[in-house]
Parts: sequence; structure tokens; C-alpha cells
Amino acid sequence: MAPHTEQLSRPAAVRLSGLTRSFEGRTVLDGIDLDLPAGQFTALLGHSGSGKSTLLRAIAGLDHEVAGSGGLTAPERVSVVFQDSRLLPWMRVLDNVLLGLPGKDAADRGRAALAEVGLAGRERAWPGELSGGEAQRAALARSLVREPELLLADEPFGALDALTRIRMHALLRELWERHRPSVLLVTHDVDEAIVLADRVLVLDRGRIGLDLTIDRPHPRSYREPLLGEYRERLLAALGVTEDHA
Ligand SMILES: Nc1ncnc2c1ncn2[C@@H]1O[C@H](COP(=O)(O)OP(=O)(O)OP(=O)(O)O)[C@@H](O)[C@H]1O
Repeated sequence: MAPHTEQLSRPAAVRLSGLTRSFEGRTVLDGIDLDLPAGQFTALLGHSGSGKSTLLRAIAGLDHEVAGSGGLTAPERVSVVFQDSRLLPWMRVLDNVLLGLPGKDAADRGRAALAEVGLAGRERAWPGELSGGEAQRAALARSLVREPELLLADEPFGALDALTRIRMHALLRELWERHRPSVLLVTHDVDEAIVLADRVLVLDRGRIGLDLTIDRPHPRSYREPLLGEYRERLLAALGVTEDHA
């Protein structure tokens, strides 16, 4: 894995400067400064209500009321994956993947993307016929076929069972290795962040409370003892002590 210093020398895919967001007078994001270098896999942790989705929506360009002293830059091709697949139930899986995709070779690209996520042969299935994990695979295919420079993922595995989650982790990391988009993964799960990401941010009281580089080779295992040190630092930043555990 490239060391953090090397990553920082790459051009920033996302640059936030003084990003602020309030709802009804309550400040949720309080002047966030952040660079996400191109091609970096970053995870964002934080308590429920800390503003993770708000930050992600701002970066995705979905929030027009966000304010910033120096602004917000993000790449043109951005894909977003949510906790639910958001597949349209009246369209077959391949048509969901292709929705709005230009080009004569779109269908071939869509089929290739489905094959990449392990859904070859399911092109004509209806979303309702897919399991939760398969639906999320289809959602990933829909994102990847657009060749995003930035993939924003908001708890994409939050609704899946533990075994499916582990398989999806391996798949996401594999897809990242192959396509190298910048990734910002919002999660509640400290282990998911440590196993997948090369950099983990903790959002706390409207600011980035901790910015941690996970300098360990991939693939990583949850049982890897050296990851324990990162886990402890992240849990401490989240205010989780042994008493809470
Ligand atoms: N459209 C909105 N109107 C009013 N308040 C909002 C709106 N969107 C978000 N908030 C508030 O902003 C705060 C941050 O919400 P956000 O969804 O970003 O948190 P989160 O860290 O993603 O939470 P969770 O982990 O539970 O999904 C919450 O207190 C929420 O109620």
C-alpha cells in the first residue's frame, strides 16, 4: 500500500474548505477542511447523528444549502451507493444498471459490470427476486458501469447479515483495486472501516476529530492482532471506553 505521504502528494479528488451545514440553527458540520486524494479508499466513522450522511450528500452535490468559505471541489463522475439498493422494482436488473447510460455498447458494459459483481446470468431477473446481498451487488454494478472517479457509499452493507457483509467487503475492495476510484465509505462499523480503508476519519462535533492512516497490507483479516491498535484509537475517538463495552 502507498504510504499516506505519497497519497497526499497526488491531486485531490475532493477538497473541502470551511464546509458548514446547519439545520434550523443547529450546526452539524462546523467548518470542515478535508482533502481526499485521488484513488484513496477512505472510511468515515461517527456517532449516529454526527453528520456523516450530511457530509456525503454535500460532496455528492445533493445539498444546495451547504456553505463553505473556500468551497467544495469534487470530480464530475460521482456515483453514490446507499444502504438500500434503490433498484427500480419494475425494471429488470440489467435495465436498472443501464438506466440513463449513453452509448451503443452500454448493454455490453452493463453485462460486464454485472459479471464483475458475480451476477452473470441474472440480467433478466426482477429486483424483487434478488437477495439483499445480490441487490447491493447490482447497485455496485450500476455505480461502476459509470466509471466513477469518486464512489460515495453510505452504509452500503448496513442491512446485510454478517456473512454477506464479509463477502461484500472482499468484493468492494477487489473492485476498488481494479478500478481505483476514490472511495468515501460511511459506516458505523469500526472493523469494517479498518479492514477496508487505508484512511479512517472520525466525525465528531461537526469536525474531523481523528484522521488515521491504516498502514497495513491487504487483504486484512478482522483477527489480525495489529489492527487492534487502530481499533482502540478509533474507539477512543468515538468515546467508547471499556466501561461502555
Ligand atoms: N433535512 C434535514 N432537516 C433537518 N435536520 C436534518 C436534516 N438532515 C439531517 N439533519 C440532522 O442533522 C444531523 C446529522 O444527520 P446525518 O443523517 O448526517 O447523521 P449521520 O451521522 O449520517 O447519522 P446516522 O449514522 O444515524 O445515519 C441529525 O441530527 C439530523 O437530524
